Amino acid sequence: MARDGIEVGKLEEKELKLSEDQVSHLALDIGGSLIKMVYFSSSSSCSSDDQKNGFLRDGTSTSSGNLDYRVLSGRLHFLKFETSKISECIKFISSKRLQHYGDQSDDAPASDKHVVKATGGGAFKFADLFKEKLGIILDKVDEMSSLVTGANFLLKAVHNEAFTYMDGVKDYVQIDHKDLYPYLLVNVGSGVSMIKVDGDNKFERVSGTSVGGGTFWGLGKLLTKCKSFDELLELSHQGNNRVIDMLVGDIYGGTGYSKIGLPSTTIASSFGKAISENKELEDYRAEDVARSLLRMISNNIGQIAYLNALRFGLKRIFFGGFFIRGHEYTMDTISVAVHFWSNGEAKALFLRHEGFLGALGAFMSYEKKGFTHTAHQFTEQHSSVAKSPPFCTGDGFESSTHADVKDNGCIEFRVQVRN
Ligand SMILES: Nc1ncnc2c1ncn2[C@@H]1O[C@H](COP(=O)(O)OP(=O)(O)OP(=O)(O)O)[C@@H](O)[C@H]1O
Ligand SMILES: CC(C)(CO)[C@@H](O)C(=O)NCCC(=O)O
Repeated sequence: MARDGIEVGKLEEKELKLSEDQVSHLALDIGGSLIKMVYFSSSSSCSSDDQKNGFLRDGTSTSSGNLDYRVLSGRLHFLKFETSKISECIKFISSKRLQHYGDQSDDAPASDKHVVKATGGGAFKFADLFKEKLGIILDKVDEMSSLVTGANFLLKAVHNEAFTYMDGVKDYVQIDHKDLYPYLLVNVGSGVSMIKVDGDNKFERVSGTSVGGGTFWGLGKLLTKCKSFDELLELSHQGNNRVIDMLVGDIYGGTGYSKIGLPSTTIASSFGKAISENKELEDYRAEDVARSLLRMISNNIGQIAYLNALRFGLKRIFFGGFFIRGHEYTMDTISVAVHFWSNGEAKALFLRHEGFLGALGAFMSYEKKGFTHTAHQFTEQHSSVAKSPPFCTGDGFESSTHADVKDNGCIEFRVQVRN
């Protein structure tokens, strides 16, 4: 399945046509590499049926007989576009009339309907462009805060959101809401941010590294001539990193350095073999280069993440950002790095909606009558989440084995909205 952002846009089209008039609350995360878009479409807005069905059973107001809440059944839609092709994103928004879907609360002033929550550096960089082309005013939401809000929402509200991946085995992890904090959130976008999360809106960005997804894609493009990120990722599947990486065994004459715990197969120096071999770049297979590069960057991120977890005594490290792409080798390399350096004490966890944390966080920041409250209700009462929480194979979620996987990139749920 194509993973390109525009393809996802196309996949979503059908969905959008069906519910065009009920779309609301568009939010954007405009990053260095990708633009992420989230919007809500309500398939129905009801109270009595759902009340009968027990969906409001936990609502304090409703249980006292005073119907302060109504239930919105709907979907969160996820799309992404390459930032370098921002005009395609603008075209998409325009063709679907999404620019009218800022704050859709009944009591929001008309002017707010064109105010769209946006996070990421592009919310600053492209503010004028969005105003000029779409008449949208981007209401900037802090990037780190959005990442944390998005991650907390997913971890509390969405069943089977987090999983471990090691040695080809994927295990979903049930998160105990009362035992979620503290954790380290590592967002691997173009660059990498490492955030210690202590609660809702309680966080500190404790570290970061410029060696991230942009490095993999940028260097990979130069070294392999690949035309797309997916091509580079695909290529790495077929490669063998040992052709280019210098292993401990290469240095120690075939044996390991057991005294300090280094087997002969451990990479001593990424790309190190290129020093001694009298070869040009063209003499190496592009797939081997792609493999070494992916391994080098993933391993480095895993190691730095662990060191930061160690600094603060954190046992759980959640990795998000679109560099991950649910890609097995990437996740495996990160997991092995965390496992190795922590002697098995710390765990790398991945998120099914990995790249959408910031966009979800921006979405949650619609305040009037809205989704902050809704998200709260939703998380507090996630027993009322639609029975088949859902996901999302459309883009990056292919590795899911969930029985209710959908192919349109949506989360289905019911939310309570304050009247
Ligand atoms: N289709 C794609 N095109 C480009 N990069 C992709 C694609 N899919 C995944 N990636 C990877 O995802 C990274 C971007 O991830 P993400 O969208 O989370 O970050 P960002 O918001 O663009 O960056 P930052 O937060 O640093 O501004 C890219 O640098 C690349 O490694
Ligand atoms: C600059 C941001 C926050 C933009 O998303 C990101 O790309 C990042 O965290 N880069 C790493 C910067 C550093 O801490 O070295």
